[in-house]
Amino acid sequence: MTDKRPTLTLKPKAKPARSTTSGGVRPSGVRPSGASADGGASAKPAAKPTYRPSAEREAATPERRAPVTREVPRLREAHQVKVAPQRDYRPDLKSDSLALALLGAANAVARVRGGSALPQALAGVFTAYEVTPQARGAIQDIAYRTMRQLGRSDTLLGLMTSKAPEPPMLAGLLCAALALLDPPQGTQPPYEAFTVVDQAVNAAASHPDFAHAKAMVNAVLRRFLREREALVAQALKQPLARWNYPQWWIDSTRAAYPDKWESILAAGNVHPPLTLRVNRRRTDVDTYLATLADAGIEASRVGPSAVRLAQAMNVSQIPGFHEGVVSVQDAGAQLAAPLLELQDGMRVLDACAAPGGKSGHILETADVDLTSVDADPQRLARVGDNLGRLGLQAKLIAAEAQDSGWWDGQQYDRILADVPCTASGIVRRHPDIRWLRRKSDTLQLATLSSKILDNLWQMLLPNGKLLFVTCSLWPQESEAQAAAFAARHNALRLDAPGQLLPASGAAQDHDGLFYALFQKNAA
Ligand SMILES: C[S@@+](CC[C@H](N)C(=O)[O-])C[C@H]1O[C@@H](n2cnc3c(N)ncnc32)[C@H](O)[C@@H]1O
Repeated sequence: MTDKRPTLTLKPKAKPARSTTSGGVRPSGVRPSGASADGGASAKPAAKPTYRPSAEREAATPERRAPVTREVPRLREAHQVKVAPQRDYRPDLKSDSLALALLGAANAVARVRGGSALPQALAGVFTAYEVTPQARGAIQDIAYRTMRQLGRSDTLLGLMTSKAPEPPMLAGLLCAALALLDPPQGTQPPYEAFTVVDQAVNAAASHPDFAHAKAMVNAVLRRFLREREALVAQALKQPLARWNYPQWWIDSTRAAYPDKWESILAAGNVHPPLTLRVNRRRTDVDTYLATLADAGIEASRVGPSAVRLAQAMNVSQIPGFHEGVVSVQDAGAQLAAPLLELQDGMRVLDACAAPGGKSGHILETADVDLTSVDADPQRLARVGDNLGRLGLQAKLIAAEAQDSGWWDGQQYDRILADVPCTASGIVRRHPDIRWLRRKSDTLQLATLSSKILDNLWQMLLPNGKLLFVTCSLWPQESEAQAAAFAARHNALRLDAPGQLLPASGAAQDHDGLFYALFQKNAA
């Protein structure tokens, strides 16, 4: 249940004139006055000899400045010339070392700060570093941990350094190391503290862009270990550090859910479970739970077809995954197909279908004639792959659902509109989303989805049903959108769950989703 996110840039906000950094996001207002707390080891590179071109030297000499009338070449001072970061530099580090994993995570975090979604950022790092599967796992784990604590780590760095570390990979390395040293309350640190510090210093030393800062890395991390209690207490005064979300996100959640905003924000920081959907064409939940028990895999039922594994594992190790017995799908997302009340022979449209989680469930539920549309051809190819694994088929069309050019003019019995949205309900699975989104995205995406809904309505048969789904928590994208749509089209609103808030309990464990079901009046 992921959506295709527009490329949104997490650019640092305009910085005060004294700052020359192009590095990571520096939480505003977190530095106590006079705090330059890097233990004497600042992020400042060692002073370099300065070369100034002669024309500029002349122009800079006060007594000669007035008579100079020719245009002074616009050359920079040597110290202003920034060497392009060597982001894809493969350091000479052992492939199974924590240093390489930290550096890979730092690289991914820097890419996210540059606007990439984390999965794409990680794919870029894996390609650049040519790492082993084991190292991939470690890099991914550290990068996800870092994303979940980026606000807190950034705030701590703000308290311990005199300016934002640069380049962005150096800031990413410090945040990755802090995420390992400072795990969420109630969880165990994954590595010994001295190993993390040692390996972070090795990682810094291995990279030409910030080898000069290895002493600073050492000083900052050691200072954190020495003064942890006071630093954390100070940092937690900032909402950014307390909640690990941008301020606008905290404000929006609070405005929409004045009584529940804290638990909602906290739920988004929880490590998500691995939940499976059992393919009812192949087996049933009880039989599959027995198969898992035989294989020594602990699991429980969290929905009519949903099985939650106690421990995450690689899909290749999940019994029956490759044979199409189960698929990975959040329990909340598994509500879509049953709500459609499918019957054999129906014509069904899945209008925003990729990567095909709900298309697969629709085809597992009944023998329907399914058309799966998605605007992104690459993501649409994944629908084909996923249906292929399940041994099921649909007509795949790469097109925009707000257009009609692709439509054959024959109306559908059922339409699923799982529209693109801010994905604010699935942040526990995609902890990068909160750092990539901008407040203005909500309105932009709500505008697009209203166009999609309006266009799809003409494609629905009289008495047919349209299921509107988002993975958003914002009313603007969900309930307000549904109410406005019903009013515009005089659509009958049927029973549906409405806004599901994220839950991670023993019996209920699902993402935050919104469901509204509409029926078209008979002609
Ligand atoms: C929430 S995801 C869909 C998840 C999918 N239903 C599933 O269960 O696997 C939204 C999808 O909408 C697609 N999309 C974005 N803009 C679109 C548009 N204008 N028309 C059709 N699809 C669009 C995205 O590529 C993305 O795959």
